Amino acid sequence: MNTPEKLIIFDTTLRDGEQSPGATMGQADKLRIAKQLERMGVDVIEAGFAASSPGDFAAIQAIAQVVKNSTVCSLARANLRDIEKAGLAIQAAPRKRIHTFIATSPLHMEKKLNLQPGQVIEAAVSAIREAKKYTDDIEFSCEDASRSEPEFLYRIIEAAIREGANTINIPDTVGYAVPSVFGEFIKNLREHVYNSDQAIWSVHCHNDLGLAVANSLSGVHFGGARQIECSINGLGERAGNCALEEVVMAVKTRKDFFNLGCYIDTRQLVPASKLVSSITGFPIQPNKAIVGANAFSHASGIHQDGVLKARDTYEIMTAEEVGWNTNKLVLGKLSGRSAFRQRVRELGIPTKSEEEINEAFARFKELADKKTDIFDEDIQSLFDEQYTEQQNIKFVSLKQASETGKRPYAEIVYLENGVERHGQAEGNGPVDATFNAIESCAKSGAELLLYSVNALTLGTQAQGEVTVRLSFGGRMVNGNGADPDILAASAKAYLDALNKLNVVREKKNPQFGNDAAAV
Ligand SMILES: CC(=O)SCCNC(=O)CCNC(=O)[C@H](O)C(C)(C)COP(=O)(O)OP(=O)(O)OC[C@H]1O[C@@H](n2cnc3c(N)ncnc32)[C@H](O)[C@@H]1OP(=O)(O)O
Ligand SMILES: CC(C)C(=O)C(=O)O
Repeated sequence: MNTPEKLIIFDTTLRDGEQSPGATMGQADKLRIAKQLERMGVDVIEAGFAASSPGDFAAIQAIAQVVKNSTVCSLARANLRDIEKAGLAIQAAPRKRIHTFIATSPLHMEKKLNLQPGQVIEAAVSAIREAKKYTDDIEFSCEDASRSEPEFLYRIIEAAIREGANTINIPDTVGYAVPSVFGEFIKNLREHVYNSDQAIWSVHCHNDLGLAVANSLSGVHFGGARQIECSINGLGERAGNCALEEVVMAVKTRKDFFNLGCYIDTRQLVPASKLVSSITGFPIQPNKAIVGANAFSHASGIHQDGVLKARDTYEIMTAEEVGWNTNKLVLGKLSGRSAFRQRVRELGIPTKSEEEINEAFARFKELADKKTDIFDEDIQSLFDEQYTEQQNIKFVSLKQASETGKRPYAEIVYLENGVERHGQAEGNGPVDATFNAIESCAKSGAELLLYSVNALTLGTQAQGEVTVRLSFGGRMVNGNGADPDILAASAKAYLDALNKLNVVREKKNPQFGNDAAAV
């Protein structure tokens, strides 16, 4: 394999990305994104369109002042005012580019610009001449190139290169191209433009048909383009642009095919995606390639089993290399025993036999049929339920007294292995008194970690459900209790948790501390 040629990554999140309806960004936001793009190693940052507003001019200026390693670029129409604004905005940047453009398709020239083809060439040439007063790095784009006549493109591109443009960008402005034709289109242009080797060729594809990434890669691989214009999360006008994270990972993962040098720090992709999403308020769809929450999650048993045996059975790249902490095995109705067993191990749930796992797995499948999200607590409680089957502590009754100015008092009766136990105590609140009453005879030594109440039904007659989390000897369990009387529900939940802990009969700690919070 020969030495890879460099692929230039030109990011337009801050310019075309901002053309997404609803994605307006302020100067501080743009600066944060620009710094992240620089950290990631993006070659060119298109920071905005200087002539579009004083705010965008100032944002480009601010970016030009801080970004040192990436080229800072401003877009400009092919007119002198836009070029001057762009030139002034990027002035402070150590590496600066002006990107000027004009439409070249018959439709745009006639209906939008109301210009003859010759006038369009003149406008392009004089814009480039003007731009050279500010920088030597000049990009020229033929807007709507994929719907332009090749013969006209040869003429205007030759003139642009002659005038000093050193990057020639071929946009598929309306996302009309199809990959094999687009690659051929670029190749044909490069073959017919006599001075084509004096410029780097670039592609800028829109995603109206969902083909932006495919078209860009075809332009590179078959057409010989060496710059891709793209944006984080594929943000851009209408359906967006080519997604930076996708092309970068395609070129990296399929280096065997593309054989191109791309020097992006890919571990910054997910942080960049999250940053842009949070600033614009555009959520990332879970199944989005590379940066979607599900991109490295496996939900089905056969895949999970494969990944546990060897990650590359179902992963063509790693979660870590694009900036996720790790891949994920998501437990649900399609999961198998391998993933279930693995999660049980990770949760540190002590299991005595394969049979115990199998029983819990059967319960898990039943639960997963009813519930979409299975949390770690659900897995934990599958095993708790197995303990509950051997329940030996049962609630009988609770008497409780509360009066303003007096400490609440509770009396509890419960059965322990069929033997009636009585306990009484005061507490800082009625719930505290109830728990103290239980502990006055249970003496479990367990620590109360959580107490929460939910109304299961509406209105003042609501059934209350209480959850209590206790820990003892490194184990943690949740106990649940339901009753229209919230204090009885609390007592039931506490006793349920003691059952699961299975520590009562051992009476490990006769010095019961007052753990229950005052409620
Ligand atoms: C394909 C792309 O994504 S191109 C980039 C698109 N981005 C933007 O348009 C965002 C920023 N734009 C703006 O803020 C405004 O449109 C401005 C400041 C540039 C211009 O605003 P206005 O002067 O009010 O013009 P308006 O937007 O209504 O129309 C665009 C004008 O530019 C002309 N024009 C369009 N493209 C070009 C070009 N590449 N070179 C020269 N003139 C152009 C149009 O023919 C039209 O001229 P007309 O008013 O004489 O008919
Ligand atoms: C200005 C050009 C590059 C553009 O955004 C497009 O044609 O889509």
